[in-house]
Amino acid sequence: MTRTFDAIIVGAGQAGPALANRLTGAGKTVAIIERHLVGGTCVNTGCKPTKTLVASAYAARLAQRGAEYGVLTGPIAIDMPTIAARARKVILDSRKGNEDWLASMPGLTLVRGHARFTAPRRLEVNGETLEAAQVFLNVGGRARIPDFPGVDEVDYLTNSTIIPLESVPEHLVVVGGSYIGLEFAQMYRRFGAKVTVVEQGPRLIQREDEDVSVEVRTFLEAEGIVVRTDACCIRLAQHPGGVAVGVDCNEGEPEVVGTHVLLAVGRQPNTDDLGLDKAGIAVDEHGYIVVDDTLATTADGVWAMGDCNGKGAFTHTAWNDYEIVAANLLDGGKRKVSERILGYALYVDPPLGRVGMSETQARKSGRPLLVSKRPMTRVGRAVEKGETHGFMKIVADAETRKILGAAILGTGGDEAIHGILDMMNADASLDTLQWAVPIHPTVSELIPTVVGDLKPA
Ligand SMILES: Cc1cc2nc3c(=O)[nH]c(=O)nc-3n(C[C@H](O)[C@H](O)[C@H](O)COP(=O)(O)OP(=O)(O)OC[C@H]3O[C@@H](n4cnc5c(N)ncnc54)[C@H](O)[C@@H]3O)c2cc1C
Ligand SMILES: NC(=O)c1ccc[n+]([C@@H]2O[C@H](COP(=O)([O-])OP(=O)(O)OC[C@H]3O[C@@H](n4cnc5c(N)ncnc54)[C@H](O)[C@@H]3O)[C@@H](O)[C@H]2O)c1
Repeated sequence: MTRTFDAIIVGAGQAGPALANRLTGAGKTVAIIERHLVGGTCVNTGCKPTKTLVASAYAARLAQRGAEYGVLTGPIAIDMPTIAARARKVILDSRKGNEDWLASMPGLTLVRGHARFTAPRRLEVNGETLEAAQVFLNVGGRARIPDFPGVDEVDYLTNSTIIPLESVPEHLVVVGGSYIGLEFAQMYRRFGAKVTVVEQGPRLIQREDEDVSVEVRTFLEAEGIVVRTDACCIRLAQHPGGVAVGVDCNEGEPEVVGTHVLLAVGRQPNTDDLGLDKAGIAVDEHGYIVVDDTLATTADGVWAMGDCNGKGAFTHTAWNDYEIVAANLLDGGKRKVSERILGYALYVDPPLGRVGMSETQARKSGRPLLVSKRPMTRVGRAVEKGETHGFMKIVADAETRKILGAAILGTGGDEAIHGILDMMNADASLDTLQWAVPIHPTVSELIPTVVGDLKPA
């Protein structure tokens, strides 16, 4: 049997449901196909549960530091089942919200199952054929599991399996020193685990400037996290004490034994079992769906949104992909993904808020630069809160007097960065800030000061 719709969406993650809402609102019949959990990665195994756990870890840290603030508590204990239950509630509430939203859309059919193309714009799900004039792929990604020697012989955790843990590992070894690895490393250290981060590169979060990597490493080590960089030939083996992780670093012990190992070495797009070859849809060498500036794939009438197109790896970039597709197809827009100014945050504590180019990227561009940096020890709000790790840094083009990028690594950095993100989106020059009156005491109030301190560099 074949069912025909105006549009088919594969994946009910971040972009799919929002696009379904717009398409059904325009009177179209739409099938949305989901093989696992509505809400996808962010809701079920990504942003939402991790930031809920990060909040518990922050509470633990504040409690541990209570005496510094003159707040005397009794012995601090971690109630992991309650922590896990908090995250579970956030997941379930959010998933239900998404399911209810889908159920409220007239003309929408939610099909549960794994979709695979059998021909252009024709997909098979559970033995049934669905076809449509327009197909939108929002299939996301999953944890990449490299073929480390021994990986099949040991139990390892990924972002999906670590979230429901109801006990604190004695010693968590985190392989991968970037977003996922560092957020879990710090949170579990705060829950009381011994934590070792093993990173193959010479420094943590290598996409960032070196001063950012160094500062993050400094405050993580200050909390007792052991960081092993330059790890090569990673191998895993069963050990009476848990799992032995061979690191072969240039210095230090050649092996780390942990009770648990988390693999956080990147993501892989869910495009390997989608029958893309049957539909003329090209992928790149990493499996990401090739798209143009409007997110159209190489096949007529097929678009790809979110993590699977390799243009972004965040919830807000997936959402923005939906906005671009909807604006162009339904509102007569001419929006392009290349116009997006990328911002993001890393939720270690204190967080890193980022927008635009790093200083390293700006230097590579060869333009004349202005750079300004201010330590958080000279930001009143940070001093008052007793959270003075980090710095604010702005990089601007000396000729156009426009901001090229910024990093706010410090308390409230994930929020304060939006002042700069908005300036960049407004295409405002440095001088625009001159007469703004920021609120005292905030981290953001120092942005005009940092701009005022910009010097040729
Ligand atoms: C631990 C972790 C923390 C994160 N934290 C943040 C954060 O703080 N901020 C942030 O911006 N981003 C964060 N991210 C990234 C964010 O979760 C993703 O960028 C976002 O979820 C991508 O959305 P998406 O719609 O592209 O894909 P997904 O949310 O992955 O959704 C894809 C959906 O498609 C379904 N699917 C796949 N293949 C098929 C098929 N063949 N048939 C049917 N259905 C299919 C899947 O089951 C899934 O539900 C985090 C990610 C992780 C792993
Ligand atoms: N705060 C956020 O917005 C947030 C949080 C978590 C995840 N995410 C998203 O999830 C994606 C995946 O995050 P991630 O941290 O898994 O991937 P990543 O690609 O950011 O980092 C992977 C890290 O693992 C290291 N690595 C790779 N192979 C290794 C090996 N063999 N041995 C040791 N180290 C190795 C890399 O050098 C790198 O530092 C990110 O791109 C991000 O967009 C976002």
